[in-house]
Amino acid sequence: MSLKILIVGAGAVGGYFGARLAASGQGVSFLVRPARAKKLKALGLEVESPLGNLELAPDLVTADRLTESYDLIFLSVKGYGLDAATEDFAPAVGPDTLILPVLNGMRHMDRLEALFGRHRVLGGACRIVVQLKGNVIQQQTPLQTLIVGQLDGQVSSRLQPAVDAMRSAGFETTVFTHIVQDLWEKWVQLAAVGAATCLLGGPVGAIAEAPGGVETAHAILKEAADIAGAAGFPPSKALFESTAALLAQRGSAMTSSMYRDLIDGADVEVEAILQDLVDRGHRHGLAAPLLQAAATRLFVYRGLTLKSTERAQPSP
Ligand SMILES: NC(=O)C1=CN([C@@H]2O[C@H](COP(=O)(O)OP(=O)(O)OC[C@H]3O[C@@H](n4cnc5c(N)ncnc54)[C@H](OP(=O)(O)O)[C@@H]3O)[C@@H](O)[C@H]2O)C=CC1
Ligand SMILES: CC(C)(CO)C(=O)C(=O)O
Repeated sequence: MSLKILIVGAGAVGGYFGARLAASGQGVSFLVRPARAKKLKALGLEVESPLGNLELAPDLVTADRLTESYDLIFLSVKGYGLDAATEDFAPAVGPDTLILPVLNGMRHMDRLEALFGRHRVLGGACRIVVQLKGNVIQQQTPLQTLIVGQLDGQVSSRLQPAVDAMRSAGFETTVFTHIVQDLWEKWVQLAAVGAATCLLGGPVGAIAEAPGGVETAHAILKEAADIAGAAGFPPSKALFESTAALLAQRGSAMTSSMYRDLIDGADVEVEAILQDLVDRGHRHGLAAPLLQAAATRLFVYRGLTLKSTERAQPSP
């Protein structure tokens, strides 16, 4: 049985997962804003991937035309786009709709629960390396994993069709009964990789090879792990050690989506991925100077980028 799925955020992540779900026979529509609708209508959606390329003419819907409810809303906007997106997709939420967010960080979870109710919101995260270039999604490695779980820790029959759909599209999908702990673990890992790459200015391998690089990356990881612990969700020893090993890997080309956005001159999710973590640390009396330095570096970048964009505008 095919599910009626609405992808909200047809960028790199949403475009990728949505395209594969559509190709596997699910009923996928993409909620898009007018400029992107125009581009996708004219050029179609393309995926370039080590797992096989795809080209499709996506089913597009704009917010003003959204009237029916969907079985599943796959939410993949950037953290800074969340508030506008929730307003736009609200008409698609019916009594039985499930919302699967895969944004990095945790800030979006409280907001989604407050707006749509705990029973409709799943915990979710993805591990994938994708970037959007025009109408083309470039996948850089074969990694395409999802973790998902109900916030009440149950695995009800409502969840199964969504999980089946993900698996039949080829995604390695794991269902957890302690999804909040898993989301925190992913956050700790991503914040460490994101802060190290953005603050120190290169991929993991270049940092590992520079004098002081591994020590600094490990100190960043420890700050993130200590904050998670103070919040009640300490990362497992296995997650901590595997992340520490990953950060010490010479030759590694690993980056984070936030670092790739920085290199592309795009906006960065600094509030959701770094500043929120630092702020939660402060609430528990923990200082995190390296995470704060990485966040501040990104705020400075954003200020300069916006200022130069403003300068580039023709005067009225
Ligand atoms: N890229 C990656 O490799 C990974 C990313 N992530 C996380 O996934 C999330 C999404 O990232 P990513 O896909 O890279 O981001 P992108 O910027 O590529 O895509 C976000 C998309 O959301 C769309 N959007 C924003 N607001 C709305 C709205 N109101 N209605 C409809 N569409 C909207 C934007 O469309 P528009 O064109 O109109 O601006 C844009 O295309 C982030 O939280 C990121 O941290 C997690 C793992 C890996
Ligand atoms: C875990 C990782 C680094 C890859 O999926 C990620 O979430 C990101 O790049 O944002």
